[in-house]
Amino acid sequence: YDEDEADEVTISKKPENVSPAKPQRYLLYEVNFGEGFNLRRDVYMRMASLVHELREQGHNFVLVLPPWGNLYHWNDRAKKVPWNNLFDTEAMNAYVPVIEFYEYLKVNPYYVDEVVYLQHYKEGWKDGKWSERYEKRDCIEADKYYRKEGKFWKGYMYSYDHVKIHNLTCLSIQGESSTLAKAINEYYPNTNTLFIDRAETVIHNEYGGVEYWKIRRSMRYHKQLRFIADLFRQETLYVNMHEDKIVYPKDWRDERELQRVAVGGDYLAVHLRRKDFLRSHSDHVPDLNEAALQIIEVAQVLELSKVFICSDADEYELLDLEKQLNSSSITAYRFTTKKISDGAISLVDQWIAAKAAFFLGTHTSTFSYRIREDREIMHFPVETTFNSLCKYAKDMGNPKKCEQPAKWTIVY
Ligand SMILES: C[C@@H]1O[C@H](OP(=O)(O)OP(=O)(O)OC[C@H]2O[C@@H](n3cnc4c(=O)[nH]c(N)nc43)[C@H](O)[C@@H]2O)[C@@H](O)[C@H](O)[C@@H]1O
Repeated sequence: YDEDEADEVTISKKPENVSPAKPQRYLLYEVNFGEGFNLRRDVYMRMASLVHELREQGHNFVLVLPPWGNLYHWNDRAKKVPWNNLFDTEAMNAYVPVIEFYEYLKVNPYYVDEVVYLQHYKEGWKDGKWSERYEKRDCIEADKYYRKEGKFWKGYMYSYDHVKIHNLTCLSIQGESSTLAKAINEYYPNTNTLFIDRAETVIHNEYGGVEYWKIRRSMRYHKQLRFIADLFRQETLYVNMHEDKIVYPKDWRDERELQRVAVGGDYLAVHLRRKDFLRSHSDHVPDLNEAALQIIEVAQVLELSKVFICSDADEYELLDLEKQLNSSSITAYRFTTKKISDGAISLVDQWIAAKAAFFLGTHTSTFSYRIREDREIMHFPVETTFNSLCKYAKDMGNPKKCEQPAKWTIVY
C-alpha cells in the first residue's frame, strides 16, 4: 500500500467542472386570511409545483409548510398547528422536500429575507384581455398587513411574533406557478428565504393534469386519522372492509391506473355545506327540506339504508335532517368527538365520505372537491362520485337549475 499513490488516485478522481453544492434556500408562503382549509390545500399544490420547478432549474429550494391556524371555520381556533398533525408529511416529502415552520425557525431563527406580496394589476387586464405577466409594482394593500419597525418589517407570520423581515416587495402577477418561477428567477435569483404572501393569486400550471394528481396523491392524510375513520366505518357503519374493493397502496408512488373497481361501504355519504356558504352560494345550496328530499330519493334508488352526513351545519339543523331521514327508514350517521381537533375531524369526515358507495356533495365546495379527488384516487366509478345536491329539488329534471360538478377524473 503506497500512501502517496492513494492520494494521487483520489485527486485524479475528483470530478472537474462541478460547481459546489448549491446553498439551501427556503420558500415559505401564506394564503389570504379568510380562506378555508380545503382551498388552502389547493394552494399548497400550486406552491409544491413551483418549488418542484425551481428545483429542476437548479435552485436548491425546500418548501416550508405554513402552520395551520386561526381559520375562521374552526371553532377551536387552533393556532400554529404543524402539518404533521394532519397529514402524512413523509408522503408529501416524496414529491418535493418539505419542512415545518418550527423546523425552519431552528435554521433561520425568526428571520425572513424577503416577503413577496402577490397582487393583481391595479389597472386590471391589458386591453381587456388576460395575458401572462408579472412586474414589481407599488404595493396596493400589502402595507395594511406589514409595517416597518426600525430596520425590519413585521407581519402576521402565522401568529409567531418576533419574526423579522428584511425586505418587502409587491409583485403584480397574472399567471400560474410557472409564471411565479420566472419572476423568482428574474427578481430574486439569490434570495435565501422567500416568503410568498397571497399565494392563491397564482393558479395551477395545469389543473387536473398529471402533475396536479401526483401532488394531490402525495397529500395523504395522517395515518392515525385514516385509522380513526376506518374504525368508525367498521364499528358504527358496520362496513366489511374486505368487500370494499378499495385499492390504496402503502406508498402513493405505487398507485397505478386501474379499472374502477372500488365498491365502498354500503352507505351513501353526503357533504352538506352550510354556514357562510348559504350566503356566498345561495343560488346553489338547498334548504334543509330540499336536501332531505334529495338524500332520501338517492338512498332509495340505490337501496341504501345508511347515510353518512358530514356538515358544518348547526346541531338543530342536523337533528331536523336526521328526523326527516328516519321517517323514511333511513338511518343517519355522523362522526363526532371531542378528542381531536376541528381540522382533524374534517379530514376524518372526508375519509369516511370518500369511502362510501356513493357520494353527494355541495356545489363548488372545495371540501366536496377533495372528497371526489380521494374517490378518484381509490378507483371509484365516475357516476358514484360527481354528484351534488341541488337548490331546486322539484326542478331536478331541469339541468340548468341543477348543475352537476365537472368530472375532473384522475390521470397518471
Ligand atoms: C365561502 C367560501 O367557502 C370555502 O369553503 P369550502 O370550499 O366549502 O371548503 P373549505 O375551504 O374547507 O372551508 C370550509 C370549512 O368549514 C368546515 N366544514 C365544512 N364542511 C364540513 C364538514 O362536512 N365537516 C367538517 N368537520 N367540517 C366542515 C371545515 O372547517 C372546512 O375546512 C372557503 O374555502 C372560502 O374561504 C370561503 O369561506
